[in-house]
Amino acid sequence: MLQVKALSKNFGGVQAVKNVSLEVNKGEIVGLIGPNGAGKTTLFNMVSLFLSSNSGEITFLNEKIDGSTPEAVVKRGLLRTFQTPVGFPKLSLLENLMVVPPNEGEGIFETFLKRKTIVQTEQKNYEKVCSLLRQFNLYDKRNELAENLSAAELKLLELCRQLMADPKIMLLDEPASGVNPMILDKMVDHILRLRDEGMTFLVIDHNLGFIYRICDRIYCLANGELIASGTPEEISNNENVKSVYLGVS
Ligand SMILES: Nc1ncnc2c1ncn2[C@@H]1O[C@H](COP(=O)(O)OP(=O)(O)OP(=O)(O)O)[C@@H](O)[C@H]1O
Repeated sequence: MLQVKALSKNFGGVQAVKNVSLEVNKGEIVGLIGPNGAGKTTLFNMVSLFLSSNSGEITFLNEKIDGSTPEAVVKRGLLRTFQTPVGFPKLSLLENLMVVPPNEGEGIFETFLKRKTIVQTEQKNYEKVCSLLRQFNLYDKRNELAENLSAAELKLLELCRQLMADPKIMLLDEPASGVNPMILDKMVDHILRLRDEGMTFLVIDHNLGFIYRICDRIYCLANGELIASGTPEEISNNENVKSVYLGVS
């Protein structure tokens, strides 16, 4: 579904990502781990086209996407979350999810002509919002302002926001950070449930226990380079990973 071939990025003298290749197949949960400064976020930023690469190729659903725009890849179904969830703190959870993408906005004239369709679409969106809030146990807080949510609940709201756009692949940037162990169990359940329903994931996280629980395969970066890839068992026993990531040799 997603192929990254020989991707590189420099920031001045810093080579943040060096010749990295990886792939994510449909229905997989793939982890991306590595110590601070390894290049994980830079790689995510390039794959989601928030950042251009210096060289390499990104293919999504059999089409080259490097050189495209973040909006275009979102439309094709590649969605990402951020380490710090974005959204609208002064809006309720319902409002946060009901926000219509700007490129679907209607002019006054069209609105008048198409009002029946618009009302139907709004109703469909509302039902989808409620269903997502229920799935993620946030329905009781639907009228709360987003700013009153805990860090973990904000992560769940962020997942709901991405799901509103019907993604085909979700890139999750540190979904477990700031999440207490009880909610982490729920996060694991949600991700595994979504995968069972057909979703594909590429996930960055520093919490290796979490990564090992959810991932089918894992890539490990260090100093911008890919140093290992394999199943959770292979990665947890890999000497290179132990020495660079865990500081154990
Ligand atoms: N905009 C930037 N300008 C200059 N250097 C940058 C920029 N973004 C990242 N870097 C550098 O690129 C390298 C990789 O950073 P990156 O944030 O991708 O690592 P990371 O693996 O995501 O780290 P962390 O786990 O701490 O989030 C680091 O040396 C970082 O300082």
